Amino acid sequence: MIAHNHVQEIESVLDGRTTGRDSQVSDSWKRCVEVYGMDPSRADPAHIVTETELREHRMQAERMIASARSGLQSLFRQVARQNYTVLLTDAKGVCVDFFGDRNFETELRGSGLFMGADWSEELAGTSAAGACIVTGEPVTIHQDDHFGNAHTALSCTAAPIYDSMGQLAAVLDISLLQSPSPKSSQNLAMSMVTASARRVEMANLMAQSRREWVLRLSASPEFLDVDPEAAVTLDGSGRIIGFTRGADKLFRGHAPTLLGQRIDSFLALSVDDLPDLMRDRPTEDRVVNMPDGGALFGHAIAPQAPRSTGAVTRRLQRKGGSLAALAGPDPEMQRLLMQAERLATTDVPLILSGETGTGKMRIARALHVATGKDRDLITVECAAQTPDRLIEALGPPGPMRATLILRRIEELPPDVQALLSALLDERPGLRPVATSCVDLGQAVHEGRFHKPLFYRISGAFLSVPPLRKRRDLDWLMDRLLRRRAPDELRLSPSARAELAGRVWTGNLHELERVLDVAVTLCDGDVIDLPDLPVPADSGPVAPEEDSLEDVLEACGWNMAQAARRLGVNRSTVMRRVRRSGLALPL
Ligand SMILES: Nc1ncnc2c1ncn2[C@@H]1O[C@H](COP(=O)(O)OP(=O)(O)OP(=O)(O)O)[C@@H](O)[C@H]1O
Repeated sequence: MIAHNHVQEIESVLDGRTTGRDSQVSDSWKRCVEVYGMDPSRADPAHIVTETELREHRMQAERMIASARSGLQSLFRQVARQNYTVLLTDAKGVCVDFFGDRNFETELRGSGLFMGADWSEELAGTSAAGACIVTGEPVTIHQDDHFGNAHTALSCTAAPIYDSMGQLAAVLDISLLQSPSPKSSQNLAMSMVTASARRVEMANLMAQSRREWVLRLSASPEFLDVDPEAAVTLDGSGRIIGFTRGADKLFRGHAPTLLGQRIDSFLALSVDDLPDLMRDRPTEDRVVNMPDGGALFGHAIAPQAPRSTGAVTRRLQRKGGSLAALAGPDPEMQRLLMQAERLATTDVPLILSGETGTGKMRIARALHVATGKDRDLITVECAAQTPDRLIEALGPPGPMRATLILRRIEELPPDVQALLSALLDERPGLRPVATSCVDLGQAVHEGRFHKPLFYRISGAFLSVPPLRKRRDLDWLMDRLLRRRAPDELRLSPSARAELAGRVWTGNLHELERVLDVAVTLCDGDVIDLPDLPVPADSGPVAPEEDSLEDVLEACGWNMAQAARRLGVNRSTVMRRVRRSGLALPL
């Protein structure tokens, strides 16, 4: 008399006794009686909605069905031999997609493991899909865990699928008509169904986020690109506008809801760092630090440009990570970035030249993102190249279109220079964007650089200014500081003035290191002079080619700062200004 015992057990649970059932099961039993007024002794058959109702449910869940389809198919391929049926229900519990063995159609339909079956708890009693909808958690409802006698042969395991706004949108369920007795026999089913639900959420988020940045995260580098655990969609200012359940769990506790939160409140990174986390860099290098000292691996996917052209495209390109976001109020950088943005959408080869650490690679990557075309990105570190490695990096000749970033092209070994020229000729779909710390024209002139290669990669030349000539140093300091420290931490006026007077031979690299040290040494929320490390290059003298006017311009005509940069005292600067006939700006 299993059925009788079942009813008795439900009554015991209602009386407050424990019978060894999982709390998810006993809680659901209580709801069935106390909330829905169900009778455990009745064996209600499965409820199947009408054709018209099913069409309506499917129409409303259309997007989720499309996102989930291939996940369902691959899950079914894995479990079909063990006679599992795979169901997708909508958030109301109605089965809107189904994979099962058609040879058992009658049995499946009779048990409700079929299209159109309604597994909502208030109608079907305790079931995996029904309990999952109520609790929002994965659950196995095994045999007589089911409330109604009609389903006590089944073993069902379900996991919730959340949409990118954190709302429960569907339930993925795998069920057996007959199953081995111990509930633990379904542990593997539980892992498979939760992993599949996670992949469906990811597919759904990706499908909805084509026009935005997506950041995918994983604790292990091996799974980052193939099966990440969490993902967020970010708008141009770095605010979260979509997330998967994995991200919710990862960041939960730090904020009541993820929507609208800035990503830098959870991770030590801003939207402008996203190009550094794109796939062209080795996975191990794409580390994202968390404020609690932990770290994850990140994979950023850039917004795909819409097919339309003109103003709309440009407006979208200006979103996060784009070229325009790389400089503050510095006229030269702004002019350069505007030119880069115009050139981005062409196939013109490009050389970005400038001192080390001026941000050439950063611009090159942002330029690739702004191409707005469906091209791959290949990055080649020229210093380490051998002929074999280069051939492998560029891939076989063919129709492939890609941006080819050649970092520090001047360091390409001489025997590889001619080869690169030939490889580019065979691969017209590659658009070279080279960075260089030297004057390549001069290097050709002196016989240090292969002439045909120079002409092969020369199109437009953009010269990135050194930090000491930029007028947006304050903007850069604040921006880099925000990335390293909470909003309250700031530079004292004297620390700012001291930094403004430095020559910055290491450019942004050096500025980053200085701020790293200052943030570490600073005790309160103001970085002051004692927190600043001494300049890496102790001779505070601007290079000779910088004219007095250049130095004064960069220092905003602040004589004290200019004096520090030039390594002389203030009165000497004044004397030189008078002697050279320079007029102070009004
Ligand atoms: N606009 C920017 N805002 C904030 N950080 C930046 C910006 N541009 C560059 N950086 C940071 O400055 C550092 C140096 O940048 P990058 O590697 O692009 O310079 P580079 O000129 O290519 O250097 P090298 O010549 O040594 O290869 C990097 O850590 C980069 O993330």
